[in-house]
Amino acid sequence: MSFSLGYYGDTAMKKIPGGGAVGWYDVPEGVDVRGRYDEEFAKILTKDALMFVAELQREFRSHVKYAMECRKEAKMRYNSGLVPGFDPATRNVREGDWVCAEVPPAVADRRVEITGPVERKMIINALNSGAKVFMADFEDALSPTWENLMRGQVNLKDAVNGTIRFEDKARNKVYKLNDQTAKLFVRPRGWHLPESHIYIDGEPAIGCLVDFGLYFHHNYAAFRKSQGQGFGPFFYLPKMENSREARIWNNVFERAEKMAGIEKGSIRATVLIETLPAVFQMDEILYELRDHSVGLNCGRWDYIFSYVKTFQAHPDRLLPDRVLVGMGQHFMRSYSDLLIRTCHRRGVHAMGGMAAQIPIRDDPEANKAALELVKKDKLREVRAGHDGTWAAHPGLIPAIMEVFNNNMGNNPNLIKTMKREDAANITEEDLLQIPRGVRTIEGLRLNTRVGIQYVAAWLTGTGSVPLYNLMEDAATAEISRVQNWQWLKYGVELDGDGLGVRVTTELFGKVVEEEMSRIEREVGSNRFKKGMYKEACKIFTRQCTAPVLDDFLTLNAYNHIVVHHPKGPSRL
Ligand SMILES: CC(=O)SCCNC(=O)CCNC(=O)[C@H](O)C(C)(C)COP(=O)(O)OP(=O)(O)OC[C@H]1O[C@@H](n2cnc3c(N)ncnc32)[C@H](O)[C@@H]1OP(=O)(O)O
Ligand SMILES: O=CC(=O)O
Ligand SMILES: [Mg+2]
Repeated sequence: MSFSLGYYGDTAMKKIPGGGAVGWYDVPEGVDVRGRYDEEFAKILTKDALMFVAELQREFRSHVKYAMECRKEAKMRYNSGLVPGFDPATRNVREGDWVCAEVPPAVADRRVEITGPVERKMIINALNSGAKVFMADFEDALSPTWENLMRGQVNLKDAVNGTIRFEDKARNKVYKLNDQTAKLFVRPRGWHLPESHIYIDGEPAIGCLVDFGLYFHHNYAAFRKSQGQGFGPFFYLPKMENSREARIWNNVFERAEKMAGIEKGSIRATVLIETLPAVFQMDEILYELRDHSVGLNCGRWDYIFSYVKTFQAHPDRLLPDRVLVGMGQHFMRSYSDLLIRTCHRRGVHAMGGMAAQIPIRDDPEANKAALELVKKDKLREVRAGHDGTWAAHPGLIPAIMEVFNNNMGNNPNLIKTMKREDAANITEEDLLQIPRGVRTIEGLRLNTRVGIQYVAAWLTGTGSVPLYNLMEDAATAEISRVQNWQWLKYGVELDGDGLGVRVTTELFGKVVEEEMSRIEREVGSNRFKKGMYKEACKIFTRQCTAPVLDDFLTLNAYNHIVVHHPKGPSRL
């Protein structure tokens, strides 16, 4: 028998009669839990659950490593001047006449989906929000601290069991589930992120296998009974670049179904198309997951980030200011249209994406304008043929629901009615067309202000934040980072505001200094001192000026949020 040693944190320690300070996770051979011990976490990190995660890791680690090597190779190709495109080797898959498995009745209607981190109160609010689906997020909206991840698992287990409660003592308010709730989807992290609080055979666990494995192990039976009408659990899969990565997920699902003794095809997942290479692989991704698919989603923010990242070595493909890269740009519209056509041809949902606007409480005029922007975006989506879309905030749901209701009629979805055959003509050039617009010093300033504040929040355990009346999360912050990096790298001229200045290290240094002062003024010096703004500024500045672009902000900054017990912060 193996035990993994952890220490109780201060709060838990007080609860122990006699002041005992040490707790143990009962772990299987080869598994070492280095995160803090907590009695609640121990109910998630059971020996059986860890055994399942370890089995997944052992079976799939070499496939994941190979897939990550392939990403590096593709990056080298793009950096040498090539551009992504359709793969001639998989033409038969694109041209073939196959369809995915029937959509499960429980999730036929997904017209409005709310998303949010796996935080206790937000889970209850989201499930009660009136949306058809809630996507509980271990990814863009979550800072993957040990506490967030493990509490997230505890919260989801309580949610699936229907027992989740939250008491806001300050407001004397108790939160619990309504009779009617949204259907739960869970989004694990991407393939690239390690989970450094759990070691398996001497190396960090693969983050998404921890998220998936623990959630699946504890919830599949209850979920299928209470939520899935015999199907499920349901997932969203992020940030894939190639169908080989979807094949690994398909195999993970089959492995999980076998372990649970449930029918093949029970687990269903929607894949986010949110990297530029993946838009050329949509048929191939659906094909790999054809027994387990419930569609694709336009992850527009990561997609924009990926456009910059993919073309990091292409100075002829620079983006305009971030605020100008919307769904109206030709390459974005082409991506959404082709996604709809692909999904409907294969019999599954084509989900829209996230408008970044959120309700503005203290300014009715601005609030009205934000809501109009959301409605306009959703109207474009439903008219184009999207079967549903995302909402960042419960306050937006009635308006979004109305737009979809008014345009979908009585259909639960548009899969059979909006074939979008016209989109068959979309070409590689359409999908890669350079977005139009100007670059300005205000664009550089906003990227810097938003990037630093997002990293500061992320370092303190918050993965989605309201900034300047918009939702910001890891995907939107990535756009700010890579855009600054690219503008610096190529000494771009910012002439959109008539100033005609070049982006140099000196200019960027000055902008950082001035934006830090502005942040301090805006948040107040007390909060500024207590927060992690200075650390965030250092990290963000380093990332923007790095000679080689970091693949992911969150991967680069991850060691700052890893806390090993009892050994202290990890050096990774
Ligand atoms: C690019 C992508 O990947 S998009 C998907 C990932 N991103 C997300 O999921 C972001 C989700 N949204 C959010 O996190 C939040 O809405 C934020 C951070 C943008 C704004 O949060 P706040 O400023 O705290 O919102 P606000 O104060 O208006 O909240 C009002 C109430 O709504 C709740 N709420 C707000 N957003 C959500 C949500 N997405 N899900 C559930 N409840 C929510 C709050 O908990 C609060 O509840 P209460 O009144 O019971 O206390
Ligand atoms: O995950 C969604 C996105 O837009 O990124
Ligand atoms: Mg994303």
